[in-house]
Amino acid sequence: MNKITFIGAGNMASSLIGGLLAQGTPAAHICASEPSAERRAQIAQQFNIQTFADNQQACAGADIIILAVKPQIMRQVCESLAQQLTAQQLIISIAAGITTASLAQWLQHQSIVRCMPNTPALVQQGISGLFAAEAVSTAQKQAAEHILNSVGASVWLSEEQQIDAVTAVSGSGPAYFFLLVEAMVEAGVKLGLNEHTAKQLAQQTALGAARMLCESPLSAAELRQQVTSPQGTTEAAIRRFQAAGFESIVSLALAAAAQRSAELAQQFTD
Ligand SMILES: NC(=O)C1=CN([C@@H]2O[C@H](COP(=O)(O)OP(=O)(O)OC[C@H]3O[C@@H](n4cnc5c(N)ncnc54)[C@H](OP(=O)(O)O)[C@@H]3O)[C@@H](O)[C@H]2O)C=CC1
Ligand SMILES: O=C(O)[C@@H]1CCC=N1
Repeated sequence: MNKITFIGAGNMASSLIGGLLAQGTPAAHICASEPSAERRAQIAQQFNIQTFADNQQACAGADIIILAVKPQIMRQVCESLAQQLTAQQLIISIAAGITTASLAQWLQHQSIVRCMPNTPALVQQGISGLFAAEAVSTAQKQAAEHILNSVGASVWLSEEQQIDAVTAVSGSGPAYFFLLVEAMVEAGVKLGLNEHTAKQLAQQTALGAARMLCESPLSAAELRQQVTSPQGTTEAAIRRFQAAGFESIVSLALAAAAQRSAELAQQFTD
């Protein structure tokens, strides 16, 4: 079984580690490197995995190294690892906007999979877009896919640029749903519910709607129609959403996310 090292043990790495452990990967096969002593203690306690303050030490003996630091410090982290990587090690980067070409240059290494996961990995409901650099072997692709599939599902992309769209839809996507729930709770309170009740109603509605979307043969539009009685309450709400430009707001928001992903690539490319 592959030994997996996480470089950076923040929000997204924690979601992946939690998901991998829950799916049966032994804790002894996972370790993480993280500069903050407090965060290391928290991760060690939460997941019972070995932690390191030193990235190079953490990578020794790893089959797969998952780069889970912020895009802004990726270059520095990669350059400090470049000397010690061995040809067989697979690098998986989850950073938004950092291209495989930049990673290859900084790491002086060719076996790189770029991936865009999302935080529902923590509850095995993640979805990831994956793109493999040319040098990645079939076995390495399978290993990357196995890791991401163990915390949800994954799709391979034929063009690296498509990662910008994946980031806009699913990488950032959980935040859009959380924002909607926040707004629904707030609106429910304004309409006279207490916060606890409004939360319970909004959360369970999100869960129910998500399960119907995934389990029903009907499309999202058809499921929406089923809720929308002619001249009823849903129609009144949806008319308001659409009069305020709902579809156009969503489209503009996702375009902003995709553009930011592309900008990050520009910003961090020589
Ligand atoms: N959050 C998300 O939903 C998603 C995030 N991503 C990508 O994942 C990456 C991480 O994001 P996220 O988890 O949200 O960010 P976090 O800030 O939560 O995690 C990054 C972690 O890296 C640590 N770190 C800082 N410097 C180093 C270093 N030199 N060596 C090792 N670790 C270091 C940070 O420690 P400290 O805080 O002490 O600086 C922090 O714990 C980003 O590149 C992001 O684009 C991808 C998909 C989804
Ligand atoms: O907001 C971000 O930049 C990261 C990438 C996708 C989700 N979180």
